[in-house]
Amino acid sequence: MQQLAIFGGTFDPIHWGHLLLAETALAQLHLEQVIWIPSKNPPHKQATLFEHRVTMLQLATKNNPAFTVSLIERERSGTSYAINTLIDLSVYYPNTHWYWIIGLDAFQTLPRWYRGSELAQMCDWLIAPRLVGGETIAQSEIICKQVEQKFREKSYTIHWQLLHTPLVRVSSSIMRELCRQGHSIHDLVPEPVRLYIATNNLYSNNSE
Ligand SMILES: Nc1ncnc2c1ncn2[C@@H]1O[C@H](COP(=O)(O)OP(=O)(O)OP(=O)(O)O)[C@@H](O)[C@H]1O
Ligand SMILES: O=C(O)c1ccc[n+]([C@@H]2O[C@H](COP(=O)([O-])O)[C@@H](O)[C@H]2O)c1
Repeated sequence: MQQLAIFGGTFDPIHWGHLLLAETALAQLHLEQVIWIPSKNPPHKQATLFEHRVTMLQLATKNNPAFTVSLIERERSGTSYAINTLIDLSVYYPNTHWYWIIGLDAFQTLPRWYRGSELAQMCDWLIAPRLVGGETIAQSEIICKQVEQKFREKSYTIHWQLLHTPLVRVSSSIMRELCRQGHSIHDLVPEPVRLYIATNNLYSNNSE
């Protein structure tokens, strides 16, 4: 059985933090591939045009043969729910043990996702520590256990482990804000992504 990870996100834009998570997951779990899933219509966020986000993902991941960008959410209309993505992907990748790469902030919201309890059991969760309220990496584990407990109270068992990454204080919102203020994001995103943002005038005060 092959071992694959899904890495879903808005990626608006992709940054080095995302790439570090995916590289760590590949190495830590000895995965065959990480499948990056840009969310087309995220249930909880406004996002830049899907095609821009996809192109930036493709530019950032093209040098790693273990990375695939899947456009599976482009095929579906309406809100992009994660459970539908995993169900659809399972058709293309049968006989697979699935992992899902996720930051601690997003993992905390999993109990509220559409059919979250069902989805939570369909894959193993690879959680990247992230500051959600000033806590340390050690406290990340406690937060994960609290999420696990919420599922246990509803008689659902979930499997998770922390990714061995340091706390990385970058986010797409920081990138967008830096661009809006006219600051450089050099070193915070891969160079082709920085150039794409500049060429297409994304995230500036004048962009749409
Ligand atoms: N620096 C980081 N450390 C840990 N996890 C991260 C980090 N950046 C993103 N993630 C995780 O990657 C996934 C996709 O994130 P997303 O594309 O929304 O980026 P983001 O930086 O969180 O965006 P935004 O700032 O717009 O909310 C989520 O599970 C998120 O928690
Ligand atoms: O399916 C849901 O209800 C749901 C609700 C919130 C987030 N998600 C998924 O969580 C992943 C990370 O989301 P984000 O906002 O951090 O880009 C992405 O794959 C989303 O599809 C999914």
